[in-house]
Amino acid sequence: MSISILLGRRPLSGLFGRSVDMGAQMEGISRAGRCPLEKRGCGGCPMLSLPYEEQLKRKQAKLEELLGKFGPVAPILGMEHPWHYRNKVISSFAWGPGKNLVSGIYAQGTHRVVPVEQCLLHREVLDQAVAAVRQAAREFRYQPFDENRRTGLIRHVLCRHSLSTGEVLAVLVTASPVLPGARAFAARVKELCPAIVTLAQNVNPRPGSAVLGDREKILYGRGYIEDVLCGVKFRIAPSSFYQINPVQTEVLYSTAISAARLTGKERVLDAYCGVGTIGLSAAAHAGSVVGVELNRSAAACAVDNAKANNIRNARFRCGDAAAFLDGMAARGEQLDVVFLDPPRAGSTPVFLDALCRVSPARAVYISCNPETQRRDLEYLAARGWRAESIQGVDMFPHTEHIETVAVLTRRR
Ligand SMILES: C[S@@+](CC[C@H](N)C(=O)[O-])C[C@H]1O[C@@H](n2cnc3c(N)ncnc32)[C@H](O)[C@@H]1O
Repeated sequence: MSISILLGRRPLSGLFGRSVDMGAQMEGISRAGRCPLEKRGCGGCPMLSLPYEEQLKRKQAKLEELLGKFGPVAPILGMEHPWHYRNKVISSFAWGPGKNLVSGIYAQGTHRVVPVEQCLLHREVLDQAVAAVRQAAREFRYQPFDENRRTGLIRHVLCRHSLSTGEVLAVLVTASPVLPGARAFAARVKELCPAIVTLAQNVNPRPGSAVLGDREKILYGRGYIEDVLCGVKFRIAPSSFYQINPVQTEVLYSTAISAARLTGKERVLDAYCGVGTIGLSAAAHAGSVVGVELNRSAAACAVDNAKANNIRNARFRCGDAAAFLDGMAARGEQLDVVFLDPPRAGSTPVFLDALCRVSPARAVYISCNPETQRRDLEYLAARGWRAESIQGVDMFPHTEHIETVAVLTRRR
């Protein structure tokens, strides 16, 4: 398979065709050899030692092996510039040598912090934002939280970036609610990194690996940032699920929406809808959209996002997608297209049985885990479904993760 097919050429009549810049590829590949974090146990980029085109070939082979029996697997859509794509960073605090406050990621399988100043995957402004919060925390003598001894205050800083507006949101996660000198600290952060348009404190006293707790206080700004995807504006709050590679998210969504072949009349379900990104991006091409999402705050964001964009043909429900679709099937309600984008664990027999009963003309199954997608396609294939097309999208260069869009129809 030729490199030009693999890198960013869209086989569908899409919006985001990309040409190949081999100069940038080679520059990136040579940069990979210089990543110092790998040697210190980072483990975040297990494919970094491979040239990008080789990574894509391996991902393609894996998709063909796992999913090829259900339908044709199109060449994976890679990135033109597969670096600095991440719009979200979580950096954890610890003591470094000489009791100097550092922050970074946990070494693979441990709670030992590998200090990170720069990462080849992060948007550069996010590294600057983390450095500003770390510097201000040093000046205010905040102590890193020690989970074993239960001493100290600051646990993590989480930063998110909007590619369309350039805004950055920062959240300082603390183990207890009192942040001494909070106002002056916030002013210092703003001075050190003006791109941080909003700063929040999140309180998470619980042991374990969950980053965010339930309590939040805005130190300045609105507490959220806005991003634009596929022409629709989305509000991103600290805890919202939001895809982490904005360039490839547009490729993913436009692939899914064009594969649905909407004509403006269809009744569409966006199952596992998060903050409504797929349904709201599809709404202009459909008759009506209903979205369902389990997470209460994400479902509320989806309602707000519809209002903020003046989209009147979309509504959202908070609940279990399987119970929701099962209810629709029991009431004899009709759907023309179902988008489903479940978490890594995949969908469930209850959802898939209800899908068979509703029997839309097309189901567009977006997955971040081809192993569970294979299991679900097996279930559907036994009930008469086949894949018209299967498209891989490389949302996570240098890692082993692969995103896919499978377009499914049923023999009638
Ligand atoms: C992979 S995300 C996709 C979100 C969205 N489609 C996007 O692209 O941003 C999966 C979503 O499914 C939601 N979810 C998990 N289990 C669910 C369930 N049983 N019913 C409905 N939603 C669920 C999660 O909260 C998460 O927002």
